[in-house]
Amino acid sequence: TSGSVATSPIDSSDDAYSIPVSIGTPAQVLNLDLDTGSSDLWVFSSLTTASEVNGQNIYTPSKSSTSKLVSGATWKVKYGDESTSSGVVYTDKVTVGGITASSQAVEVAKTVSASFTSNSDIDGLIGMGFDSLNSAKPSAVPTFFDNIIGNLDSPVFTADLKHNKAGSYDFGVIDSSKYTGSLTYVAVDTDPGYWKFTSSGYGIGSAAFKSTSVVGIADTGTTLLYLDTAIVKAYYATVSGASNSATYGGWVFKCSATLPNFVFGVGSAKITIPGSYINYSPVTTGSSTCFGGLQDSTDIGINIFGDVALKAAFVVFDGSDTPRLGWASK
Ligand SMILES: O=C(CNCc1ccccc1)Nc1scc(-c2ccccc2)c1C(=O)NCc1ccccc1
Repeated sequence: TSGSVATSPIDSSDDAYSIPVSIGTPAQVLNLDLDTGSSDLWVFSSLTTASEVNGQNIYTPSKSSTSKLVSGATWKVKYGDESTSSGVVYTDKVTVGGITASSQAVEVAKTVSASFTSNSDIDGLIGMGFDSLNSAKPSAVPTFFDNIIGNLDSPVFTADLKHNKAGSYDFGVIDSSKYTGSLTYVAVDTDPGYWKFTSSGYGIGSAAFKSTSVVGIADTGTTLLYLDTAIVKAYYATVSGASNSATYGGWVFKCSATLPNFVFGVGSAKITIPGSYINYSPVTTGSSTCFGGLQDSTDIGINIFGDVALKAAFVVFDGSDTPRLGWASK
């Protein structure tokens, strides 16, 4: 089998991208954040503390004839922004892009932190990282990708994210009409469970490309691009008036600034991120100070090729016995 699901940015800053996911019988459709940087499928639910639900769609297991409680199983996730959620585990039928996992572990939230409550556009996450990152106890549960991979024509899913418009995630097929030129594949290190790869270097604007190994993760769930201090400083040195603001917790500049393109290497291929993608958004609504889409990864401890980078490319997440990432321009 193969399938495709449209994915749309949740707001004009492309803060996150959601997909419709059908859960249960009859289908309950929730808008989930497909997240290659984590491995829990968790949802707002009828079990979520009422005061922590604010406009999200919820999954009600008791209304599904195919739901089953996984006795004794619990889960708890915590992300880098200190956001958290936790709860219990059911299995149920889950369909994405026409592909069904008949007994998918659905992690039902009993509690979520404030940043999830305040984001009414996201009803939960569907993790597409490796199972080692899954938080369920006493034992990890497989991701949706892991459950369907054996039925896919090809053991892959692809990401075609776009700026301010709908893109798509495809499963089991590589649609060559979605990219230009050819795909360049790089090896993935699955420890500790991210889609971790080594970029071959970077270029800033029209300056010479710098060949250097940059280890990072391909993370659809992280909004921005986070790289080493030296690269980030070199980039903003070309933006007059840019500064690394303690107030705003990162690099900021005048919203009227013209930002150079940023190129990153994948093998011998080069992916160009338009400078406009790095003019991420005003620090507060209406401000003339803008927050950069390229930020420093020092405090994170890992480089993250988030949506700012991914939306400049067509990316193949190849889950074969030798996992790898394919990159192409588009
Ligand atoms: O956690 C992820 C992927 N999930 C992102 C996500 C989605 C919805 C809601 C919350 C988070 N990616 C990774 S790998 C490593 C980190 C990290 C980031 C900062 C400090 C320590 C670890 C993150 C992560 O938390 N990404 C989201 C994020 C939030 C704030 C700042 C940067 C990145």
